Amino acid sequence: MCTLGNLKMQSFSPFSSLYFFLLLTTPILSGFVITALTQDGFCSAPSIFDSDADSDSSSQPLYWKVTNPTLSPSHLQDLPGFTRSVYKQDHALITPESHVFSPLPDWSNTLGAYLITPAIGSHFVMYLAKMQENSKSGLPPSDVERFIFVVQGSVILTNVSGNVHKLTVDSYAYLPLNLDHTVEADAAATLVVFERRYYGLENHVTEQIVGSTDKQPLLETPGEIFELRKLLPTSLAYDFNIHIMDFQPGEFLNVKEVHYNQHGLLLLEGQGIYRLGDSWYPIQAGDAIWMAPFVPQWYAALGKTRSRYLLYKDVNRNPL
Ligand SMILES: NC(=O)N[C@H](N)C(=O)O
Ligand SMILES: [Mn+2]
Repeated sequence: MCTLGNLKMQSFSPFSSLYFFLLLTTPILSGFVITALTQDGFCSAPSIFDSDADSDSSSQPLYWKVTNPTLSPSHLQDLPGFTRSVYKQDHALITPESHVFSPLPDWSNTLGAYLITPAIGSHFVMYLAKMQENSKSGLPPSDVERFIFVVQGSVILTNVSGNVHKLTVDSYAYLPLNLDHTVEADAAATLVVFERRYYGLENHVTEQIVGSTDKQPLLETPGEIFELRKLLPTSLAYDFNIHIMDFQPGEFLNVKEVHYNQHGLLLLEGQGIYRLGDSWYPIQAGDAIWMAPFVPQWYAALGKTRSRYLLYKDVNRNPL
């Protein structure tokens, strides 16, 4: 039996005239009916009017929407063939319903989804690593540097000198090329990983870095209103940086950027509109974006909560 206010409807057949009257006469009322029916627990159609979606966010762990996106396939009733993902010559949007996980080469008990690879035109890879119970990382190929950022769970990082660090959500590590290390998890954990062949400069060397976003200072952003943190040193030794950019709802990039640098982006929190070239995309936490050099790019944060994204950017090298 489904309950609608004081109205109790026994054997609520979809062919009953009351049902048709309510459902077809006013779209608003029909939304209300569907909500009431699904909340009663008897009718099983998933509600697309889920007002709880954001209201209980405060009780959830940090970045939980990356692994539990609002518009998951179940919210879209798993529409056959539906995806927001887009693949174009100078950008790509890769949304969670198109992630394809398979065992990561050299890692144990870990599934990976490569979201950006050189096949798309990038000089770096960006992937999600879903570590399971008793899992362990493999090493990147020789001369490749690695950056890991924890979006769910926790991992233990150990390097060749025996230094051990526990990395929890919002923590990260940079591992210089050819540095022997392991990342281990004894329970489920999700990492976003960036790797690229290091572009060395004479007399400059990088070092292992371990940190957490909330310990990084806010940096000046002249002409912009978003909040910016950089997770790596800005010194010449580092050939890329990872930016954490925060926008309150309604805030947007002032510069309609076009630049030589490449980007790999993961939206950690919030919702908004990303402009890439001549296309405008609604995006939400969990979405990943590839931006080729010179693709026009712009973001406006919408929704009710802060937008935060993590952004790979190659820096400090002459593009020639
Ligand atoms: N798309 C971006 O957010 N780009 C950055 N503002 C950047 O290039 O630093
Ligand atoms: Mn940019």
